[in-house]
Amino acid sequence: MKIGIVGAGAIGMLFGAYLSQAKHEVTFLVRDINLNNRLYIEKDLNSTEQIHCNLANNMELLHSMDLIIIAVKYHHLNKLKADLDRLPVQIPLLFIQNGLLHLKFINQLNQHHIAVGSVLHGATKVNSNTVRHLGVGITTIGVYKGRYKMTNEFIQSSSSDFPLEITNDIEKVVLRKVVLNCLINPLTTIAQVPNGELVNNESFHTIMRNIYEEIIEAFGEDFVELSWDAVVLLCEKTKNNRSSMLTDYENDRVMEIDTIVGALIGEAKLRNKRLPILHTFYLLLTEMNRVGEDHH
Ligand SMILES: NC(=O)C1=CN([C@@H]2O[C@H](COP(=O)(O)OP(=O)(O)OC[C@H]3O[C@@H](n4cnc5c(N)ncnc54)[C@H](OP(=O)(O)O)[C@@H]3O)[C@@H](O)[C@H]2O)C=CC1
Ligand SMILES: CC(C)(CO)C(=O)C(=O)O
Repeated sequence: MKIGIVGAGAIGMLFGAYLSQAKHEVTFLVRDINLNNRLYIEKDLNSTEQIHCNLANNMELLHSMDLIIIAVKYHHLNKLKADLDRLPVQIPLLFIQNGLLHLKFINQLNQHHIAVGSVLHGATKVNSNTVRHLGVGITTIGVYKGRYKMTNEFIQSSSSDFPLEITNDIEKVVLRKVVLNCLINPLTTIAQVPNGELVNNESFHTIMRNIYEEIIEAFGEDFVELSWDAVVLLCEKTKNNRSSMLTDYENDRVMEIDTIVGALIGEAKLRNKRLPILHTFYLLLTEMNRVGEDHH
């Protein structure tokens, strides 16, 4: 397949690397065309593999793609809107953001077929050419709009390091992931620790458990469908990763606070519930959210 990826960040490059290894032709839409089109993925300290890909700096060059994956942060989406509106409406799109607010953005698009993915990998971009894969996790994909089914050709790209699965209820999976991100991202950012510390350090473990309990109390166990064991497992599997929110904070970039933390607090409010600990974190993070170069 010819696959376009908008955004050569941590997750965009990770997807590009594995899809290219699965023999797809990958083209990244990037803002800086002077980037080198040799990209590297570090799977562990001893193995670095080169990704074969093309680079484009104009969405029109993606008009012949079989699928376009949107791998930018939530707050980058508005700037892409005009370009997305000009895309042929039959090209399927796959959005892989954390959080909830991108679903509202997707509802405004004219595209006939839109899928949404929830990503449990941990990945960090080390420099403009290199992504480090710091935790293997599953990517769950479901149709959000239209009838597009991910083709076998795409699903067959699944491998042990890049597992893919399909769901019939992507909204539930996205909600479960936003809860995971509310447990991991704010605390790792405020404490400035990698994900594994949330289970290794007793104080962080207790704080995370308290937030977990207030979320379960507000939404009910059945609605969230997330066991404590699954939370611990994600922290362990991505133990060396610095969460995407912490990475943004450390690089003076805008953090995805509203689409992750604000959105879950909003969902609780709709049920007349409060999330006091998470709300405190929300306020702290908002104060920390220094305006970075890409405050869109
Ligand atoms: N990192 C992780 O471990 C995980 C992240 N996620 C989610 O995946 C999504 C992507 O995160 P992540 O990869 O970490 O983010 P990054 O910040 O690493 O990457 C975002 C990329 O998008 C690029 N970009 C922004 N706007 C445009 C544009 N108009 N045209 C082309 N490129 C653009 C940026 O380019 P530039 O370099 O020019 O600024 C940047 O390289 C987020 O929603 C995140 O929450 C989900 C699971 C795990
Ligand atoms: C899966 C996890 C928690 C990996 O760090 C993530 O989604 C993120 O960092 O945003």
